[in-house]
Amino acid sequence: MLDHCGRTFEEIPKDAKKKDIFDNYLEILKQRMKRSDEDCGIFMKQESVMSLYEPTPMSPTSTKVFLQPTAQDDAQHNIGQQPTAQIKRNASYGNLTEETEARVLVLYTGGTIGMLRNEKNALAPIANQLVKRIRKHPQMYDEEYATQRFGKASTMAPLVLPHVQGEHRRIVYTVTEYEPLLDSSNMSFTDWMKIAQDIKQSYEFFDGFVVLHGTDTLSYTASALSFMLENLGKTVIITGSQIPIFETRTDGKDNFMSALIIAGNYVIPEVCVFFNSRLFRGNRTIKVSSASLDAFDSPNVAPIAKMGINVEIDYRLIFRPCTVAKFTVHAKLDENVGILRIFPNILANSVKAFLQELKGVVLQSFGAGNVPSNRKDLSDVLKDASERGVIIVNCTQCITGSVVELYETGRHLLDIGVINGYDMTPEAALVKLSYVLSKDDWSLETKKTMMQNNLRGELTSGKGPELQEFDLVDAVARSLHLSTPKELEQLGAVLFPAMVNASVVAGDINKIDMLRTYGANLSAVNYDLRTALHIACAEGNDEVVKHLLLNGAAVHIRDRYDRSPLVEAINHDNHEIIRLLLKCGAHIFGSTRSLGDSLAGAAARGLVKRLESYRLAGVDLSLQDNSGRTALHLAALHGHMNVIDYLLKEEVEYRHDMMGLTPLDYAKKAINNSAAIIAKLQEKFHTINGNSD
Ligand SMILES: NC(=O)C[C@H](N)C(=O)O
Repeated sequence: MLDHCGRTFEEIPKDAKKKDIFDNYLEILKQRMKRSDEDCGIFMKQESVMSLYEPTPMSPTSTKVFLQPTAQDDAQHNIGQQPTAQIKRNASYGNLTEETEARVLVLYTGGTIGMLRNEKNALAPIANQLVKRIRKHPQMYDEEYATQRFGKASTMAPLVLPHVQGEHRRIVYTVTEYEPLLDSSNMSFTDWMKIAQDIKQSYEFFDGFVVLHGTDTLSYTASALSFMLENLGKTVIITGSQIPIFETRTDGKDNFMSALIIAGNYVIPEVCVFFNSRLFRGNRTIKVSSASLDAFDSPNVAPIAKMGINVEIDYRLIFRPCTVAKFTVHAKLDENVGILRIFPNILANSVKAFLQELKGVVLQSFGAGNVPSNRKDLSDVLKDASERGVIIVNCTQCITGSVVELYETGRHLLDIGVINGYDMTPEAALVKLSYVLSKDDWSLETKKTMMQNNLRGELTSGKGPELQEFDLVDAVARSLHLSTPKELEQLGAVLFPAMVNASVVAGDINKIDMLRTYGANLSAVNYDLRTALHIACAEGNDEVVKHLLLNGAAVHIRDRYDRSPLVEAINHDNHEIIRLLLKCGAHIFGSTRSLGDSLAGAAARGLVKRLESYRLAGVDLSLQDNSGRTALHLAALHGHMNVIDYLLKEEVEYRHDMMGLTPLDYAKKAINNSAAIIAKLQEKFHTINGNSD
C-alpha cells in the first residue's frame, strides 16, 4: 500500500522533514492497521485514503495540521514514479478549490443502519459493504466531483456528498469501519473508549464527526462520549436507523445524510444524536420505541435543530464549553456502577446485595424522587452504603420531569446521604457516575458535587440565568410592524450579530453581556459568516477575546473566505491572542501551498512580525509557495536583512525552488543585490550548493 507520493509506510519517516509529526501520524495509521482486516478491509483502505492528505511539517512547538495535497507537495517529495491516479488528481486540483469543502470523519461501529439480511433473513452487520455500496448511490456520492478531486482509479478515495442546496460547504467524508462491526447491544465501555480515542487522533484533520451506531444502546454511548470528550469544540453526531440504509423504506439514508450535512456545516460543540429529522443533545436522549422511525426523544430539553425544508438551529440551546482549554479525551471510566429501579415492596436484602460491590448507583425513584419513607430496613441499607462512600444518585422513573424536594418521601433521602440527580436520564446518570468516579484526583466530596453540577448540559438543577429574551427584538419589531415568530427570528438573526460586533469593536464587555442576556448567541455569524470572535481577533483586544471564549464562543467557525479567528489573529499580528486561541484548541487549516504563498508574501514585504505570527500558530516557516520558493528566497530577493536574520535564527530549511534556485541564487540575481546578504547566506549555507555556486 502506497501513499500519495508512492511511498510505503516504512519509507515515509525517512524523507519526513519534521519527524515528530510524521511519527505521530504514522502511529495512528499503524495502530489502525493492526486492528483491521489484513486483506484490505475497508478500514485499511480508508487509512490509505488519509495518507492522500498530508500533515504539514510544523514547527516543533506546534500542533499538527491536516492539509490538502498539492501538485507542489508531490513534486517536492517525488521519489520516482507516481501513480497515474495521483497525476490526474493533481492536474484537475486547480479547478476544484473554488468550492469550499468540509471534511467529516465517519466512524462506522455497526448497528442496523449498515446491516444486510443473511440467508435466514436475519439482520446482521457485514464487513466491507457500506462504502462499496454508498459509491453506487448518487444521492450519497457525487462520483464526478470525487473523480475530479481524488482521481479515477482511486476506489479508496474519500466520499463526496452531492451539492446540498442552501449549504455553504461541499461535504467530503471518510468512513472508518470498525472491526468487528457490532450490534450495539454487544458494545461495552471499551468500544466507547475506541470511539473517543479515534475522535481524538483525527480531531484536527476533520471539521466534524459522525458516528454510525446501533440504536439499542446509542443513548448510553452518546452520554458517555459527552463526558469523555472534554472541551469539545467541534460537532460530533451519533446516528443510526431502524431500517438498513440500503433497503427501500430506510430511515438510515436521511439520518446519515442529515448528520453529515450538520457536522460539516455547523459548529455545534456537543455530542449530539440525530434521528428522524431532529438533532438532540446526546446525553438528554432515550430510546423510546423499538419499532417507530421516531425512535429517540429528549424529554426534558427541546431539540437543538430540526431538519425541514431548511435546517433550523436553536443556537440558544447549544451547551458550550466556557473554558480556555484544549480539547482532550478522558479515556477512563469506572465500571463499578449500576442502576437500581425501586418498586413497591422491594426487599431490603436485594438492595443490600446490589449495593455491595458498587461505588456508584443510580436510584430510580417514584415520581418526583420518592422512595418509601416508612421502610426503616430500606433506609438503613441506603444509609450504610452512603456512609461506606457509595455515591447514590436519585433519578426519577418518569420520562419527563425532575427530582424535586417536594414530598417527605423524597426529602428523607437527603438525610440518608442520597444526592439529587435532577432531570438526568438514567443513561446519562449512569455514565456520568462512571466518569466522575474515574477522576482519581477528585475527592469523594468533589465527585458528589460534580454529580449535581451541570457538566455537559445533562441536567437542569435550578434556575439558570434570566434570559430577557427578545425584549429588544420585540421593541424593534413593533416599530417595524413585524409580528410573526418567523419575522422576529429573522430580525434577531440580523440585529444581534450587528450589535454584538459593535460592542466588540468598542471593547464594551458589559454591553456584550447585556446582549447575551437578551438572547444573543455569541457564536452567531453575520452575512459574511463572521463571528464576534473573528472581529475581536482582528481588533486585537485580548480582554474581549478572553471574555468571548469564556462565554463559549466557537473557535473553529470559518467565514465566507475560509478564515478562522486564528487566521484573523495572524493577519493582525496579535500574538497574545494567537496564544490564547491555541490554548482553546484552535489550529491552522489549509493547504501547504497557500500557507507557503502567505509566508513568501510576508517575507517579500519584510514583515518579520507576520512570520512570527505564523510560527506561533504552528506553521513551518520552510513551507514553499506555488513555485517552490520559501520565505528565505523572497527575503533574499527583496534584500530584507531583518527577515533573513529572523529566518536563520528559526533555522529554516534551505530549499531549491522549481527552477532549482536557492535563496543564495536569488540574493545574487537581485538587481539591487546586497553583498551583506550574499555573504550571510554563503556563510550559513556554504556546504549546500546553489545553482551558481
Ligand atoms: N436499530 C438498531 O440499530 C438496533 C440494533 N439491534 C442495534 O442496536 O445495533
